[in-house]
Amino acid sequence: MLKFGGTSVASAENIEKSCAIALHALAGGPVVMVVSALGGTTDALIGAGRAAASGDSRYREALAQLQQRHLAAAQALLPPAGQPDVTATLTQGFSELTQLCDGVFALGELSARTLDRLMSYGELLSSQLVCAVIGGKTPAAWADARQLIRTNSCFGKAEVDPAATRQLVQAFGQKHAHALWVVPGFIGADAEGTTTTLGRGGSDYTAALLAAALDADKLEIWTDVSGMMTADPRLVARARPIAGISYQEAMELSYFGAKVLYPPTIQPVMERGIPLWIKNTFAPADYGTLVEVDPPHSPDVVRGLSSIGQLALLNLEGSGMVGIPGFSKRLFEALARKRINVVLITQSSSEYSICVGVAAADVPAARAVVDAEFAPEIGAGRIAPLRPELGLAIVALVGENMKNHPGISGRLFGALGQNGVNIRAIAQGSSERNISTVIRSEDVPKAINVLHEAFFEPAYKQVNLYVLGPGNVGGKLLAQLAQQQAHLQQQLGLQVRVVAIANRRHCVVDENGLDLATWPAALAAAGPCTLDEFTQLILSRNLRNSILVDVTANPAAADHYAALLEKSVAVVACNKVAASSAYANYARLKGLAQDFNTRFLFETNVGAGLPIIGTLGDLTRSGDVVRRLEAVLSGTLNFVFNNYDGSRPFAEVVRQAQAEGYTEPDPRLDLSGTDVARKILILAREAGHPLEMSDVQIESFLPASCLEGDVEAFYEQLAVHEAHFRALYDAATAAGKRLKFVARYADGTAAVGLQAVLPSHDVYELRGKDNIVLFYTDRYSEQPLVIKGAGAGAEVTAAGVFADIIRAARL
Ligand SMILES: NC(=O)c1ccc[n+]([C@@H]2O[C@H](COP(=O)([O-])OP(=O)(O)OC[C@H]3O[C@@H](n4cnc5c(N)ncnc54)[C@H](O)[C@@H]3O)[C@@H](O)[C@H]2O)c1
Ligand SMILES: N[C@@H](CCO)C(=O)O
Repeated sequence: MLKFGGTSVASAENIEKSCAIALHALAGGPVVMVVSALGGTTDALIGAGRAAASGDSRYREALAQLQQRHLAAAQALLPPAGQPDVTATLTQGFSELTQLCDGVFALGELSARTLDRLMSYGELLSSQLVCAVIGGKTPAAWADARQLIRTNSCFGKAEVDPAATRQLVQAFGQKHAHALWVVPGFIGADAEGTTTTLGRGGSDYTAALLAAALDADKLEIWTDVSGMMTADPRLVARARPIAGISYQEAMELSYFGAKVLYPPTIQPVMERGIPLWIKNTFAPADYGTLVEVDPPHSPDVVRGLSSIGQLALLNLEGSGMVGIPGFSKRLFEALARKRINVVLITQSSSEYSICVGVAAADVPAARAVVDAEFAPEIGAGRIAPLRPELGLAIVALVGENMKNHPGISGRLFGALGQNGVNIRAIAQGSSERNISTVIRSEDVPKAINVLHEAFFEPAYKQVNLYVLGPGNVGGKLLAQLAQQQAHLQQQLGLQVRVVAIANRRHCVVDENGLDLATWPAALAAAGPCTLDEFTQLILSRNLRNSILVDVTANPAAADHYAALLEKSVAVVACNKVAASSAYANYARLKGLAQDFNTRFLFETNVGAGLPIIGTLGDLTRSGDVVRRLEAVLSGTLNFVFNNYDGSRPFAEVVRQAQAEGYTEPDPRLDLSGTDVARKILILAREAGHPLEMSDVQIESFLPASCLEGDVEAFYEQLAVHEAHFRALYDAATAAGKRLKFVARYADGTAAVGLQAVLPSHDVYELRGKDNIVLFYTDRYSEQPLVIKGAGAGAEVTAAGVFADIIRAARL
C-alpha cells in the first residue's frame, strides 16, 4: 500500500517520480496507490467555494486556472495518443465543479455537504490523472474511494465505519483482481452514497484503512520529508529523522503536531501489526521512518519532541470542590455537551482546583457552558467562575524508553528553567510515554530547541551573545571569539554565536550569528538603537542560552541587568558599575541570577583576566574565611609609578597608560583611586562582607584641581602639578622605597592609597601593569595565597570575559 501526498503529485515531474516509485514496488507484489490532490488544490477549491458563496464571481477564474494546471500536467505526462481520455475526464470534472460553484453562487451558501463534494474533486481528478500516467506503463485500474470507504454523514470530517469499509474493500478486491489500483485519498461516502471527506490530511487515513482491509504487507506514506523528525525542522535546524518508532510513539508525536502523519492513520495498521514506512519521494534512498510494533533499541531515551499551539488552560477553583466527588465529572460532561475536546488534564492532590487544556477557539463556549453548570456553586461563592488562560502551547517529550528512567523530567525542567521558560501546567500519564508541559506560545521555539539539545545533542549547545560596547576590550573579545569559534564547537560542543553588537549609537543584529570578520562595517551601517531597545531586543528575540556581554563602562548599562536576569538571560560584565553599586543592588543581582537559574559573572572587574574573584569564591565556598586582603589592583597606577622617574612628565606617562589601553575610558577614575576602591569593595563583598562604597577610605594623591574639569583639563592639571608628582617620587626614592597604590581590607574596613614601600614589602617588585592580591585566610594564615600577573590590557581582559562567557554557557 503506497500513499502519495500532495507535494508528491504537485507537478508533472513529481508525478513521474511517484509513478517510478510505484512501478518499482510492483516488482514485489500487487500495489495500491492512494493519491492526494495536486498540492494546493484543496485550498484552491475551498477558496473558490467560499468566493462563490460570498457572491464573488472570481471563483470561475480560479477554477479555470486549476483546470489549466491539471490539463498541462496531463499534456506533459502523457503521449498524444493517451491524452484525449484524460483530458475529457478532467474537462468533465471541472465542468461539474463549475456547475457546483454556480449553484453555490446562486444560493449564496456553502453547506458542509457541498464543500465536501467540492473538495472531493481534488483527489478524484488527481488519481485519475495518475492512473492514466502509470496505466501507460503497466496495467492499472482506478477505484472510486466512495465505493470503498464507508463513513457517517458528518460532513467536513466524517467518521469511518471500519467494519463496513473492510467488507466493501474486500468485496471490491475479490471482484477486481488487479496488480495495481489507483485510489483517491481523503474521500468516502455515507450509507446513501453521498460524498464525505475524512478531514485534512485524510489521504493517509484512506491508505491505512485500505492497508488494514487488504492485510497489506506494509503501508508506505510517501511525502516530502525523510521521515518523522526528532522535532519540527522549521523550529529546530538540527532535527533529524527518527529511524524506528513504535505505533504508540508515532501516534503521540503525530497528535502533537508532527504533521508528517495524519494521527488517525496509525490505528488501523497498528491493530493488524502492519508496518508503516514514511518515505521521501524526493530522496527515495533515505531510510525514512519505520513505524512498527517493536522498533530496534535506540540510545535516545526520548524519541521525539512535539508541540501544539493555540492552547488555553481552563482553571476551575474553589474551596467548595474539596473532598466532594462529582465535580470533575460535571466539568467534563459540560465540556462534552459542547463537543469540546480536552487535550490535557491536571489536578493537584489538594483538590482545590482542576485545570484542563482545550483549543483556544473553544474558550468562549467552554466558559459559557461551565459557568452555567456551576452557577449554583459560583452564586454561593464556593467556586470561582471559570478562569481561562490564553496564549499557551503544549510542548511534549515522547518516548517508550522514558518509562522507569529516572531523571527525564529533571532534565526537562532543568533545561527549561535555565532558559526562563515558565511551566504553567504539567501532565504525565502513568504510561510514561508522554510528558507534556504547558508554556507560553512565544517560548515554544526556545523550549523545543533547548530540549532538543538536552535530549538529542548532549554534546552540543548553542549560545547566543549580545555584545554591548565593542571598544578596546570588546573589539579584542570579538576577535578572540572569531578565532576560537571552530575550536569551541569541536572541543566543547558549544556553538557560540554573536547575535547582536551595539555601541552608543547603532546596533547590528543577525539571529543566525553575525560574521565576526565584517562586523565593524555592518555596525557602522546599522540603524540607531538605545539601551532600552537593546534590552528589548534580547528579550523579544527570546533565544536560548542568551548572554549579555557588557564591555562598556556605562552606568546606565548596568541598570538593565535585572530585567535580563529575571528572564534567565546571563550577564557577563567587565563593567564594574553594577558590582560596586549599592550593596542591596549587588546582592539583588546575584540573587536574581540564582533564583532564575542563570549567571551574573564579573571576574574581570578585579585584576582583568586574573582568576581573583573565582579563587575568592572557591575559598569561601569551601569554608575558608578571608581575614585580610592586601593588593595592588590598578594596572594603570602600577604602570604609571613603575614608569615615572621624573625624566618625562607625569601626564605623559598617564597618557601612555591610556594609549596602551590600561586606563578606564575616563582615566580620572584610575588616578583618583575610584577604580581601585571599586575593586577592593567588590573583593570584600565577594569575601562575604556587605560593605558600601562609602565604607572604603580613599586617600587620593592627586591635587584637588585635577578632578575639577573634563579629561583634557585633567591632563592640563597633571602638567601644572608636575612638581607635586616629582616630589612624591623623589621622597620615595631617597628612602629606598617605591610608590605603589595599595588596597587593603581587614576587619570590615577597606582603604586605598599611595604608599612608599620598602624592598621587603610583598608588592615592591611588582612590574609593569601587573596586579597582585594577597589573601590572608584561616587556611592561608602564615603565608598568604598570592595571585599576580597582568592586571590590565584589552587582550587579557577580553580573555577573562571570554572565560566568563564559557562559564555561563556551560551552566
Ligand atoms: N582595559 C582594561 O584593561 C580593562 C580591564 C578590566 C575591565 N575593564 C573594563 O572594560 C570596560 C571597557 O573598557 P575599554 O577599555 O574597552 O573601554 P572602551 O571605551 O574602549 O570601550 C567601551 C565601549 O563601550 C561603548 N559604550 C559606552 N556606552 C555605551 C552604550 N550605552 N551602549 C553601547 N555601547 C556603549 C563605547 O562607545 C566604547 O566603544 C570598562 O568597564 C572597564 O572598566 C577594562
Ligand atoms: N583601568 C583598570 C583596568 C582593569 O580593571 C586598571 O588600570 O587596572
